[in-house]
Amino acid sequence: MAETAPAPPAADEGLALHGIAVRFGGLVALDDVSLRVPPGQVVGVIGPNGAGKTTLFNVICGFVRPAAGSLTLHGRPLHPRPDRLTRLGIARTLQGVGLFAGLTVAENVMAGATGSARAGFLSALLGLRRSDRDERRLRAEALELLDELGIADHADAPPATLPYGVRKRVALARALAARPRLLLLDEPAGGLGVEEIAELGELVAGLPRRANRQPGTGADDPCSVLLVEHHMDLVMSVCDQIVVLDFGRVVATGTPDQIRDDPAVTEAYLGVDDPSASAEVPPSDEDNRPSDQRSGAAA
Ligand SMILES: Nc1ncnc2c1ncn2[C@@H]1O[C@H](COP(=O)(O)OP(=O)(O)OP(=O)(O)O)[C@@H](O)[C@H]1O
Repeated sequence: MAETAPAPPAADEGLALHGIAVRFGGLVALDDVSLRVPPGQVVGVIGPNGAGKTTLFNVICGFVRPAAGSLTLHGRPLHPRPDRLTRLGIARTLQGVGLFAGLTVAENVMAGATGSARAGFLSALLGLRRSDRDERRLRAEALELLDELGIADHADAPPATLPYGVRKRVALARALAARPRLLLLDEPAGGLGVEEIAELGELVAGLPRRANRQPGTGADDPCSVLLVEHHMDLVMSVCDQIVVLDFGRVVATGTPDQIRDDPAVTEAYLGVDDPSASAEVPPSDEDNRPSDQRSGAAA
């Protein structure tokens, strides 16, 4: 019997930004930025240094309030606050790793899931049975996640004793422990070697398809991913859609193939209209990006 194709997501499903503007004093960091992250897709945000990527990420996390524009999540107005993201089904990893130094790897991952624990702070404080049950469940789930990410051997280690690449995976496991419907990744490839970036690419590309069982409903919701990243090869290989920012404005949106061929993207990265003139554009001393990232959009 032929399989029925899954219904396409409704137009308002997922995260959407509508005409977002952010100013820092007289500086316009984001100007009329609109984009969508549909369920089950990986959407990348790229752009040269100072383009507004981190500001965009901070708007979605609620660290920065836009001067104009609005956000919606599944068609409803979204007024994000960093401490309420988990409740909205949103998880994030930040630049760097940001793990709790006093906790083991497994405990760090469990901390990411505490929003789904049924027992509250009081019952945990009083050592009640339900809290023990929650604790055992959270630990089992944390170990499963660590296993999925290939780092189960490190479950009882303090994060500080581990290589940077492993710590980044722990941070990803902690974000996934919240069973997000939307995962925000801020420069996950930063500080990783070529091989680690390739492995990360496989992980990120698989995120929308992994089982993401929601507590209560038991339904497997697809997880969408917003990836803010400098590393062009990673973005090109894992994203369904890419949004290119330059000077706070969206200069291109499309599939990796469309972005690769878009002259506006070449211009944003190289500051020239004609890619053939790129060899004459000297890299700036202040631009510390590796050369593959400066020219990657045109590659
Ligand atoms: N808190 C702030 N106060 C003042 N200006 C800011 C602030 N945060 C960012 N900016 C400015 O806003 C612009 C966009 O910065 P943003 O960090 O979002 O860019 P980016 O694309 O993430 O850059 P990078 O790739 O270098 O991290 C830049 O000109 C930056 O100097």
